Amino acid sequence: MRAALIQLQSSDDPQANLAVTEGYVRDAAAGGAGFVLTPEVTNCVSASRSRQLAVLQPEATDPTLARMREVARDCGIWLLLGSLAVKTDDPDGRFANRSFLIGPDGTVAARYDKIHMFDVTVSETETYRESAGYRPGDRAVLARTPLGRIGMTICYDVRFPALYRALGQAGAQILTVPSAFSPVTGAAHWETLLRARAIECGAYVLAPAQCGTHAATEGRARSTHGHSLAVAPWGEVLADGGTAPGITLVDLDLDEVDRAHARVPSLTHDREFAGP
Ligand SMILES: O=C(O)CNC(=O)[C@H](CS)NC(=O)CCC(=O)C(=O)O
Repeated sequence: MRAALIQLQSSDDPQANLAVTEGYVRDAAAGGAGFVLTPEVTNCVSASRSRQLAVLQPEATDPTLARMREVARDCGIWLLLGSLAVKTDDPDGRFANRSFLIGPDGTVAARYDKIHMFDVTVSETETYRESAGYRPGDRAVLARTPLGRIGMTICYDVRFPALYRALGQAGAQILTVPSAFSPVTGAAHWETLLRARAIECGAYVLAPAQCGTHAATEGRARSTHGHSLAVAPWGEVLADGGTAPGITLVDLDLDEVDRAHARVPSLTHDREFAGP
């Protein structure tokens, strides 16, 4: 199976982002990819709540989702929209950071709301409070598809190994980690965390990323780490998308998952222990 990681430099203009994304997804399908993945917040990177309120939609009327369902059907591909920011019925008016897995028939096969919120002070000048803008999810999702069993996660989730253990023990063969990682934590932690999740689960990790400095109509312009990564079940980095937008193709062989599990069956070796 050939997968494609789409690396984007999304702005806070969903229409412009949609046009760029559609072009890359069609090119990836033409390049032989049967599974195409886009990063976190494909539709809108914005640090401004008023901007998000003005341009975002609920899932039912989101134009990126509607169009990408058509594109998946046109191209006959599986498509992970890494995430879309969508409006919800949350009483505080918070959005969902929601990942969509779309099948080649254009239907949504699975959806996952990011569980762990990036509420972090990276430095004196760089703080994030994701939970102020987004309502966290509370349910892990393993999508059972003809491609394989896909554990759906998003970005900051990568720091919470219990989620991946649950997905790995439920049989995940591919873990998706669409991201918009910060440049500072990306340089320090990104590759190591992704490789650790792949090794401990004996599963492929596919992590399409946002990159560069994201044009902002309102609020501060954010920058992200890039380096979309594909990691094999044994832990090797198979492909790195660098720092510019583009497509990274990678070939997967799910028998590698069985081989990794046979060599190190640690997913079956958990033991009960008393707390520290
Ligand atoms: O804000 C949005 O619109 C969408 N959400 C994101 O981009 C989130 C929260 S700011 N980014 C991360 O989780 C980065 C995690 C990270 O960088 C780390 O774990 O070090």
